[in-house]
Amino acid sequence: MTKIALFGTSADPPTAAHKAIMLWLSNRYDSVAVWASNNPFKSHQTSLEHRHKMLGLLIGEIDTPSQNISLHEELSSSRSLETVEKAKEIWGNEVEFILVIGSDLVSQMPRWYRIRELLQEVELLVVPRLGYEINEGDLEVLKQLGAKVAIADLNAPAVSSTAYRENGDRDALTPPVAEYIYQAQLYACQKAAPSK
Ligand SMILES: Nc1ncnc2c1ncn2[C@@H]1O[C@H](COP(=O)(O)OP(=O)(O)OP(=O)(O)O)[C@@H](O)[C@H]1O
Ligand SMILES: O=C(O)c1ccc[n+]([C@@H]2O[C@H](COP(=O)([O-])O)[C@@H](O)[C@H]2O)c1
Repeated sequence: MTKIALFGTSADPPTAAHKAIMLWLSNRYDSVAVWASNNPFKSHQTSLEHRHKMLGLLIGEIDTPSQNISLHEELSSSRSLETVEKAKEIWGNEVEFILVIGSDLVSQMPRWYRIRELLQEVELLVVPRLGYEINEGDLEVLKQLGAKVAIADLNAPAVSSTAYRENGDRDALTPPVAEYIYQAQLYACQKAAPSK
């Protein structure tokens, strides 16, 4: 059966870690669908329109033979269950959806919108994240809610959007995204020209 990886991100801004995750997924799944969305547990600094543009640039940097990563703005929702309903409208029911999350979200996920229904619709793939060890107890809670969980064997760079927003961590960004931020004058505290 066709396997479609679903990877949603706040993308505020999208980072080198998101790029590494997308590349890894593209080598393992038939298609990788990516979108930017709001997260009901966070506030965001930049419009969804800018975040989608930056995500598009990041995807454009990834050179995969299969060219199977695509931006799907229409999947954007703060509720992943609604995203999956939209994905079913696009790809139908005869595909497998793999919902991709970093390990920082494992303990929070039981509080997501209609989580039992969501976990019926997807398989979960957890990407390990430095500083967020995957806790067996947290995984067990998800399994009790119906999750089918796999862990990705991927070491994504230990960067975060927060580290860029709050401390200007340039390692978090790729050059095209840094250039976009500079040109659009986003993230007011980070207005220095990007390093080439
Ligand atoms: N360095 C990373 N390693 C593993 N997973 C990551 C990493 N960065 C982001 N992710 C995962 O990618 C998805 C989107 O991440 P998100 O856009 O929230 O990035 P973030 O850096 O955590 O942002 P913020 O710092 O604003 O919370 C989430 O599932 C998150 O857990
Ligand atoms: O469905 C929910 O209740 C829910 C709660 C929090 C986060 N999500 C989704 O999880 C994805 C990753 O969120 P984030 O903020 O870590 O990038 C993104 O697509 C969010 O919309 C979904």
